[in-house]
Amino acid sequence: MNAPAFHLVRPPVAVAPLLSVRNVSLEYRTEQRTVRATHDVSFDVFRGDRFVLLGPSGCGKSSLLKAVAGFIAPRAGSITMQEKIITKPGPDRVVVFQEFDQLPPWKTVLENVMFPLLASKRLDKVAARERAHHWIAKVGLAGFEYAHPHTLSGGMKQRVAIARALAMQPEVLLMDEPFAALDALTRRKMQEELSRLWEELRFTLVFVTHSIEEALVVGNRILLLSPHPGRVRAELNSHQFGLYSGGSAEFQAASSRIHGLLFDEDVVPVQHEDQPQREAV
Ligand SMILES: Nc1ncnc2c1ncn2[C@@H]1O[C@H](COP(=O)(O)OP(=O)(O)OP(=O)(O)O)[C@@H](O)[C@H]1O
Repeated sequence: MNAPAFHLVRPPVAVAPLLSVRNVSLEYRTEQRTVRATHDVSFDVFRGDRFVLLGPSGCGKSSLLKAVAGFIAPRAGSITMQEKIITKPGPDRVVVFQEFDQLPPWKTVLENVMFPLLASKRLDKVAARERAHHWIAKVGLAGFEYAHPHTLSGGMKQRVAIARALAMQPEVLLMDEPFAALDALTRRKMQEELSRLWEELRFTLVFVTHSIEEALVVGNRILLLSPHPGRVRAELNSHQFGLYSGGSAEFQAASSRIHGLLFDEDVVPVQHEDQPQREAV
């Protein structure tokens, strides 16, 4: 089989990134030891990107997402949104987690979606209710507004979490392995739903996964991270792949190339410059 096409692609020079991660090292400190989660990681996310952080378990993907969300501070480097340094969580960055228990169980679907709108004082009760109904319908849950989370399937709970996040109209939607706990069919369905929503709304997405296939299906750009502590292995353009590329020879070739880049010890980590070069897989 021929090697996959290899093109160098540069972002348009005039476009400023929405989110900029520069030389970020993340650490967890306890009394006994210090764990370095990522080392010197840099990347830019542009408006409308579906940017995927891909790497093996423990390489610091979730930690990077938490740092972008403002839950943890970098030990070194900086993270900026629209050129402002991120120092704490904010309504411009909303996270959807993998865990189904991210929804307070005592609240109905409607109350769950309304809650951050009210807590952040974005909307009054009437407007929040109206917006929540809109987003619940958008994710295909019309009719379940008054259901409680424990009566919903895993996929339905993730839809509620997505509706709750998108209702906030964040600048960036952050998703941490949101479909990893779902069965294969539901996972696929949710990838389709997410792609459908993105086609319609063109929001900016930062998506964490350790699945190469999911990265290719969901993302238009993929950052590959090395095993613990995570460093940038490569940055790839993957906009040519979508939901229905799965069985194609190009998809399989891209998938094995990424596998090689992730696990081949000989790969030299990418040196980031002000205007890094990116490859298409
Ligand atoms: N709260 C914490 N305290 C101490 N160490 C932590 C903490 N959270 C994560 N780590 C460590 O930081 C490293 C990166 O963890 P992180 O969860 O970010 O990786 P990941 O790539 O998201 O992994 P996975 O795919 O398994 O979720 C790991 O070595 C992990 O043990």
